[in-house]
Amino acid sequence: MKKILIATKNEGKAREFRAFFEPRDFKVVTLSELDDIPEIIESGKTFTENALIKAQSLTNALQATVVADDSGLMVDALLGEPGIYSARYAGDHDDEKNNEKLLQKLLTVPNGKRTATFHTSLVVTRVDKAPLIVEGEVSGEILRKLRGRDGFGYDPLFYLPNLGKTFAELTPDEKNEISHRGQAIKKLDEKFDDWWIDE
Ligand SMILES: O=P(O)(O)OP(=O)(O)OP(=O)(O)OC[C@H]1O[C@@H](n2cnc3c(O)ncnc32)[C@H](O)[C@@H]1O
Ligand SMILES: [Mg+2]
Repeated sequence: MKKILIATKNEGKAREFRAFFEPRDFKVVTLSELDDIPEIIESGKTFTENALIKAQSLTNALQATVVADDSGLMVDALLGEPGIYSARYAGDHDDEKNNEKLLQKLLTVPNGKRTATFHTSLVVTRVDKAPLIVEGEVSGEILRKLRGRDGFGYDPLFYLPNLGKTFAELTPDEKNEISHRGQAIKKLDEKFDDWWIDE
């Protein structure tokens, strides 16, 4: 059977990728199920470089097909911060502290200038191929206080003017329909089958 390793321990992400690969007859494993994972240093300067580093180094070490993604939030008034540093913006991987820091940084930024973009770079690697790379983005605004209980990370601050809701006020399906990761997975859907069979 075909097999793919999802380069994450994040269960939410793993679920989305399972829903993509299992109907294509892949056995899906995640990093949580492996014992000896090589240490990966995400030393890239862009989301795509980091996703490539994650996927390709696991493919090289394990001779496996791997999918990795790297995502984050870019805030215009902060010149793209926190960007590739989104997970550890406030020092350690703590969503509450990250959101608090973002609110502080934007305290004096007026409504209308609080625009932001979520980005995902998604990379699939296989031993005998050049990587498949797709990206997805969604635009919104950063609120002045948290709203909603679903999602994770910056979701309670990320407001979609068209919907009148934050990402944390959407169901997982509603969020996937429009999110940066959802967009990237749609592009993967357009390209993956050809990439897989192409010699
Ligand atoms: O590298 P892995 O193990 O997959 O996990 P990660 O936490 O680094 O995951 P990402 O690179 O995808 O995302 C980095 C940070 O960006 C934020 N983020 C990414 N996608 C998000 C989303 O859909 N909603 C809210 N915040 C998100 C969140 O703070 C993440 O910790
Ligand atoms: Mg990351």
